[in-house]
Order: sequence, then C-alpha cells, then structure tokens
Amino acid sequence: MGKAREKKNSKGRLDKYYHLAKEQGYRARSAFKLIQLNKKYNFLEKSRVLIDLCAAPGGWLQVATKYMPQSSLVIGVDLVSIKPIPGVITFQDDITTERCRQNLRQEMKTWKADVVLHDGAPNVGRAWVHDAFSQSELVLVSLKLATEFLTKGGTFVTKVFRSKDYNKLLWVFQQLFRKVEATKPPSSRNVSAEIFVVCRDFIAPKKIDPRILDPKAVFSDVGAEEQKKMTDIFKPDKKNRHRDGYEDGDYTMHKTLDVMEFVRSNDPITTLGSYNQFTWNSDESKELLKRDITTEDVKLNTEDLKVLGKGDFKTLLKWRATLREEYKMDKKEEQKAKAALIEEEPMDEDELLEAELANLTKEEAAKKKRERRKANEKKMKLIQRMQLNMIIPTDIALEDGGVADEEVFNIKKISKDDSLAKLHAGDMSMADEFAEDDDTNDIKVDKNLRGRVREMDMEMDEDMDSDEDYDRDLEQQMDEAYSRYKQSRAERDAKFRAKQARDEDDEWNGFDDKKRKNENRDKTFDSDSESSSSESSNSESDDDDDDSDSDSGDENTTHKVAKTSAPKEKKLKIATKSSNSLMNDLGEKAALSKKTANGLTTAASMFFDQDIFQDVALDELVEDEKESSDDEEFILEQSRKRKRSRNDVDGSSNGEEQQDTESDFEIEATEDAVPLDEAMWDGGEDENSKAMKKALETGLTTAEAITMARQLANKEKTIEDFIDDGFSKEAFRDKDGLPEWFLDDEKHHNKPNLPVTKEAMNQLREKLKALNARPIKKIAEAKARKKFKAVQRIAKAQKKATDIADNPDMSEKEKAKNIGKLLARATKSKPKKDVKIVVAKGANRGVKGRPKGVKGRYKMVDGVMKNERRAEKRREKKAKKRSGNGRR
Ligand SMILES: C[S@@+](CC[C@H](N)C(=O)[O-])C[C@H]1O[C@@H](n2cnc3c(N)ncnc32)[C@H](O)[C@@H]1O
Repeated sequence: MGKAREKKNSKGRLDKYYHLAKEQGYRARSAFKLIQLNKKYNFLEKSRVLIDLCAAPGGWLQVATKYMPQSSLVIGVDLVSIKPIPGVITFQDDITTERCRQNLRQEMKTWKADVVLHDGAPNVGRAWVHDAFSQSELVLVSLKLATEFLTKGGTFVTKVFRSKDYNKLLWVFQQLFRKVEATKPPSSRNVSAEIFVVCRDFIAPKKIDPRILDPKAVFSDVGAEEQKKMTDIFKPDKKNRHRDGYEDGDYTMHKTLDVMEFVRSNDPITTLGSYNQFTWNSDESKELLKRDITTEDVKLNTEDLKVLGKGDFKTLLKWRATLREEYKMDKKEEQKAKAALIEEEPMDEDELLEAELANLTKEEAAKKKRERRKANEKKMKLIQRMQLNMIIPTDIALEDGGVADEEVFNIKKISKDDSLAKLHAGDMSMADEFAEDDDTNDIKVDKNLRGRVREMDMEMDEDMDSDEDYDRDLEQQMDEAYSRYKQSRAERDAKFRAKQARDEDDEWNGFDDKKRKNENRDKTFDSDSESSSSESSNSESDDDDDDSDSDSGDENTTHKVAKTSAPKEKKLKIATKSSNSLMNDLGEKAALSKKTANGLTTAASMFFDQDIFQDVALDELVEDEKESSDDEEFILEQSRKRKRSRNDVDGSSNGEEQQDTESDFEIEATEDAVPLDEAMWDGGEDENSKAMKKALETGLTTAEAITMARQLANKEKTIEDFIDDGFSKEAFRDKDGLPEWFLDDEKHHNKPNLPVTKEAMNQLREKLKALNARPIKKIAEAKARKKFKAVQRIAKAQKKATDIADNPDMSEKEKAKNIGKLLARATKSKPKKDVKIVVAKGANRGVKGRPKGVKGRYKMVDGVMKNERRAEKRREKKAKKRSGNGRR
C-alpha cells in the first residue's frame, strides 16, 4: 500500500485538488474543473436541464446538482455504472451507440437541455471495444448528441486534447455556437494536454450538414494526402499500408490511367503517385507506342508504377517532357494562361491612362502635402521667432530676398545718382529720404508679411482640415476598438459585467448628462416678483429663461429671499426642483454657463459669492458697474446672508452686521421647504429623498458620510466648508466631446480624496460586525413563528385551565392535577417525527416510490451517501475535538 501511495505521489497525482475533493466529498478531483469553468462562464446557475455524457464516477454531476437551481433535471451517462446521486438520473451506456441516444430521448421526454457536458476520454484497457474511437471522435459524437438535445442558446462544454484535430474541432464548434472559447482551468494539470472548450449560445440550426459531425469528413486531410503521395514516389522503398481505408466513393485498389492523360496532366508527380498502371489503349497512346522515344524501358515502367524506383520515374518524366515539347503543350498552356489573364483583366487604354493619372494625382497630392507641412513648420518657427523679437519683419523680407538688398544697399545706384556725393557733402535730406524710404519699405514689408501670413493661415487651415479628418478617423477607430475591448471583456469577465450593470443603474450624472441638463433647467435662478409687481420685475429679470418659469410650478422646496431695500420691492427666490443643492449645481456645466439676471453666468455669480469678494470685490463691482442690476445686489446679499448664518453657527455673530443684514433680507420658507442641510444631499429630488430616507432608516453607511457627520457635529466644519470643498479642478471640467475610453480611464484613476477618519472606519466596522452577528432573516422568521405558536398554545391551555378551575364537579385535587398536565403539555414542544433511513441495496435497489415494508416517514440513501454521512460525522467529531484542545 505504501508503495502504491508513493507511486501516486511521485506522479504528483495527490495534489491539493485531490485533497480538496476528498475533504468536500466530491467523487473525483475533476469536480473542480467544472467548478472553475462555471465560475468563469456562469452556466450552471441559470440552467434547469443538464446532460453529462461520460459522467462516471459523478464528480461533475455532484457539482451540477449543487450549483443548479433545486429540482433541476440532471442526467448522467457513462460506460461504467455511476453510484446514485440524490436528484440525478444515471444510466450505463456507450454514448456512441443508438441505444444511448434512445435512452436519453426517453429520459428527456419533451425537455431540451440548457447544458451538455462531456468530459470523456477513451478508456484504454477497460472499454477495450471502444479504443478505436479517438478522443476527437468521442468529442464529435458528444457534439452530435448535444445538437439533438440542446436548446437554442444552450451551452456545450467539452474536453479536447491538443492534437492535429484540435483546430478542426474548433471550426466545427464555431459553425454551431456563437461563442466558442478554449480554456484550461487551474485544476487541470499542466502536464495534461487536455483543454476545455466552452461553446455558448447554440445557434440551433434547422438543418445541420451531416458532414460537419462526421469524423471522416471533419478529420480528413486532403492536402497532406496529396503531399504524401508526392513524396512517396521518390521514396518507393518505404511502403505504407492503407491505414486510412479507401477514398470516399472509390473502393478499387488497382487504378489505371491512359498514358496520354499522364502526358497531358499538369501535375505529373501526383499522377505517378496516384495510379498503379498507365495503359496504351487510346488511339493517341497507340500512336505513341510506335515512336522511337517510347523505349522498352518506358513501356515496362508503365506496367506497374508501384514498383518503380527513382530512376524509373525520372525516365517516365523525361519521356513526358520530350513529348510535351514536341507537341508544344507547355507553350499552349502558357498562352492559355495568358489568354485567361487578358480575359480576366480587360483594360482599355483610356482606363489605363485614367488609372495612371489617378495614381499620379494621388502621389502629387501626397507630395504637396508633405511640402506644405514642411513649409508650415518653417513658417511657424519664423512666427515664433518674430514673437520672441528675435527677428524683425524686414529680416524675413531680406531672408526671402523680397525687398532686394540691392535696393537698400545698392552703392552703385547711389553713386550713380550722386547720392553718395551728396551724403559726403552733408546733405542730410538724402538721409531723410532714405529714412522715409525705410518707412515705406517697412510698410511694404508689413503688407507683404500680412499677405503671407494670411496665405499661410489658409494653407494651414487646409492642412488642418486634412489633419482633422485624420484625427477624427483615428478617434473613431479608437472608440470602436475601445467598445470592442469592452464587449470582449464583458464576455470574459463577470466582475466587469457586474460593474457595467452597476454603472448603468447608477450612472454618474456628470456635467453634460442630458437628464441632469433637463433637471438643471428647472434649477435656474428664478427672478419672480410677487403678484403685485410681477410685470415690472419680470421685465428686469431674465426674461429669456422660459424654462425656469415654466417649471416653477413643480417646485418641491423653495427658498425665497426677499430684498426689501430694492427699489421695486423685488423678491428673488432660488427654486430648486430636484435638489436645492448648490453642490449639485457645481457640476452642471450647462447651469454654470447660463446667464443669471445680473448678466453674469451662474458660475461667475458663484465665484463672486465667495467670502473674499464679500466686502470688497462685489461692492466695487456694484459701484463700477453703473447699470448693475438688482440681481447683483442679490448675490452680494446672499453672500452676507451666508456669512451671517456661519456667524450664527459659531455663536460669534457681530451685532451690527446682523442688524444690517436683517434689515435687508428675510428668508421665507415655503410650506414644504426642507432645511438647508437636507438640501445638501447629492442627487436629484427622488434620489435626494431616497438617500435621506435610507440614512434615517439604516444610519450612515459609508465612512465618508460618517466622517462628514462627525465634522459637522463637532463644528469642525460647516456646510459652507463642504460646499467650498466641492470646488475642485473636477468641478468645472468640460467632458464634451471627450472619447469614452478617456473618460472611463479618468473615472478609474482620477478619484477625489474623500475625507475618511480612522474613527469613522472603526464605527462602520463595528456596525457591520453587529449586522453579521444578527441571525439571517429565515432563521429569525422561523424563531418568531415558533415563539408565536408557543404563546398561542399557552393561551389555549390557560383558557382550558380556567374552565377546569370553574368546573364545580371536580375536586380541588383533580383540578390541580389536570391543570398541571395541561400546562406541561402546552410548554413541551412536540417531538420530531422519526425519519426512517432506507439503504438502496438488495431488494431496495432501484426501487421507485415507497420500498416494501416501510411505514411512516422515510429517506432513501445509497451506500455512498451513508459512507459520506459517516465521513461527515467523523469530520465534525474531529473538528470538535480539535477546538476543545485549542481551548484547553
Ligand atoms: C475523466 S472520466 C469523467 C469524469 C467525470 N467528469 C467526473 O467528474 O466524475 C471519463 C469517463 O469517460 C467515460 N467514457 C469513455 N468513453 C465512453 C463512451 N464511449 N461512452 C460513455 N462513457 C465513456 C469513461 O468511462 C470515464 O468514466
């Protein structure tokens, strides 16, 4: 025994999966292969009917029943018997036989399988009859069964071995399934050549070409055969037997061909390898017999081609070549080929010319483009140098030879018209003239330059156009590649799929999200006067903003800020349909760019709303801008209001200032107004209220929320601080037109650092611990039911006890005895009914329904199950002992 164990170990067979299988009660370590395959592709959980071909000893069947929904139909078949597994139908059969197919049909009735598994391997030795079937053939047989029993969209999982047939099998799978993936689960030993192919989404074609399921057709290798024949004729000594049988449809062993066909043949070597004899029966051949070149050697060689040597073949080939030359057969072939070519591509001269022209224009355009790009680069450099004052425009002209050197420095010319003499004589008018000339030159150069720059601009525009096209193409390609990558990753990665689904549900409502945009429209600053002054105030407010007006009716919460010192008694209110949240608005590009009534954009208003501008900037702004509207004052006042409220929180409010602001502002809350902090919740109106409700019900569930709540409670921070923190580089980021892959990447890597303290994390951990310690819902419910029943029983007993107590016919002793009995019965829980265990062996083997002689509740178990139960008990005992030792 020791030896056997050693031997097993030396092969590395008793690996961790072997032990795991033993520990977890699986009959074979291969069970983990299916577990791992299912983990990757999730096909078991959503299946109701499964067939396992080659299922013994039943590891996969155990896994299937464990992962599939309860009361699913699981059928297993194998050459050897499979010990019963609860809830599984098994039978012994050879999957390559018609009987197996019939049996499966009978078990399946009208059902269709969601999954067909095949982990078969020919049993060398044991199933000796079937050794002839190779693994690949077995796969094809199981695939054939799968095509018969699988439902449309179903999954077929099979084991294949890397061999010359592997790619052919893959090709066949691909004809029948939409998704075919080969994988090697970690539990499959590296030394093993096995691979598992998971074929998903069965196409279920109405008609399947029988050839793609026929091993002969699928695994035949025509090309190789031809090649073999070719090499065979030069190695005639090596005689191979016909192991592959006869060719399809040709069952004759001795093949003959008229010798003239050999002469005509374009592939003489294959012809020589394919026939046994060349005959001289045709008239043409008979003629050839009379020719001198047809020597006795040639004639003899044609009689039995299979016994020829290298030299004999050469003789025959030479003879053929001479004849072909004589008949000009090769030239004719060549001519034929040429004619075919000409026929195939009839191109007249015009077309040729056009094609050539098109080519030339293309080349020319490319060349021009290159030149233009070079020139533009040069010009850009020039402009940069100009901007850096490294050169002046005249330099360009000089460099370009524009305003000729001769004109400025032409000493000859000067000397000719006495200018030089005049200069020598001190006539400075000449110099003045030059200076004037210089000016005009400058202008001239400037004009030149301007014209050239404009020209350059146009050229660059043109170039940029083509560059833009190129960029757009590239972007499109990258987008497509990215979506392909996402799709394939979603197919492979369940986590990624789940994340995608989460993202879809909980999509980030960023700046440009349409939905948020619409919500935003409702969130504009609504300058709405009170009914008496509505017309006049409307004319001053942002009239164009129809949206804000139209939606005001929907308002859920409204804060009205009335400005009493304004000339027209104008009241402004900030209407927030969805959230009242300033934080929310931060991210909304559309809202930010919208003009408020003061002519500033919302973003600008918010910017000037900061404390820093409170006393200075906005006052100055108000003074500077004579026509500053009431809304600007509103912004100013709003800032003051915020400062006042902060001072209130700090408890250090300045009395004077408070008075001041009080005189200016009053806050009117509408009926259903929510407190400001509640309004600060992120999300739309619904999410807002949902989030609040959830927080009230379950408490704070994230470490950030706890941290923020603590900071608020400890007055370490105010709501305004949180709002200010909301201003980050992310807040105004414009994601318009950015490609999806870029945004996804940003989302992945660019995460704000949220405030989380150690205490908050600990608090959350404690909360989760408490949650984990709670019994699960089902147990709690069962306990409650039990309690309820007990209370009912006791109440009933109490009622009966009162009746007994009131019974005048009973003595006190009798009453006490009866009441005692009653209460004892009421408090005692009913004993559990005994379940008789019946082992399915002997007369009980294979019995369907109640076994003979068994009354009451019973449970059928098989020997294996009994053993398994015993092993389970042993394990439990061991574990208890171990834990007891540990405690000591
Ligand atoms: C690797 S075992 C299968 C293990 C199984 N998946 C499990 O987890 O227990 C391969 C099985 O294929 C079976 N087999 C081989 N050829 C077969 C055939 N023609 N018909 C049915 N079963 C066959 C063998 O009897 C053997 O039990």
